[in-house]
Amino acid sequence: MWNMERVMSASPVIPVIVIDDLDDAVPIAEALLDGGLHVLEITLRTEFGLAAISIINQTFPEAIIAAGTVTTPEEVVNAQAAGAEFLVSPGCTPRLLDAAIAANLPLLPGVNTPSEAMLLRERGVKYMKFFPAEAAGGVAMLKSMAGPLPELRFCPTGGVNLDNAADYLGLPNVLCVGGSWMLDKTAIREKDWGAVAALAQQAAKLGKR
Ligand SMILES: O=C(O)C(=O)C[C@H](O)[C@H](O)COP(=O)(O)O
Repeated sequence: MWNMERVMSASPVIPVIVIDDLDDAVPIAEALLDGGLHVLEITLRTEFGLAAISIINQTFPEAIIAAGTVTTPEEVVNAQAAGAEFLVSPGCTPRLLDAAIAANLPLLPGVNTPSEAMLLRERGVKYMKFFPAEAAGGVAMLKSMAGPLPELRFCPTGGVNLDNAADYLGLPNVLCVGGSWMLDKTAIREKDWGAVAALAQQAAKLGKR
């Protein structure tokens, strides 16, 4: 079992994967792993999410797989059954947190205000997704949160890309960032897995400063 600190420290970048064609699941995961990204978030945004988690989990046991866009207790149960090792959510509710605790699965819940972060801290949560990072104030907002809430650690996601990722990774309260920029839509449509691997490699070179 991975705890959240280990998961978030395992890779500077967590690719956020949306599977539109189940046949793409294995080659996309392979390209990301080849590029050096081994923590993979597979969203439940499409009907193929759970099946993709299952097939990637079976094909690449070395990958650390998160289910993303987990918003309901039912999805917690389904993601665990599919083989997800941790969960990522754009926000959080008491029921969702209770379900993750009951399943004994680490959850990275989304927040973007001090009050949301404080409510989760009251429940013992220290690691959070900062979402949607750019729209919610970006680097400046996280810097402001570090003053009153210095013990919290974030994975900013939403609008993060190769140009701004290093700024986030330079913050003391950021352990990693999440993003979809390495999953170039044209490359995926053209099944240009080498291009995805190259983008992943570029992302994997980003590190904590
Ligand atoms: O699906 C979810 O659970 C989300 O919370 C949204 C994703 O994290 C972002 O869509 C990734 O952001 P981009 O890198 O801007 O594409």
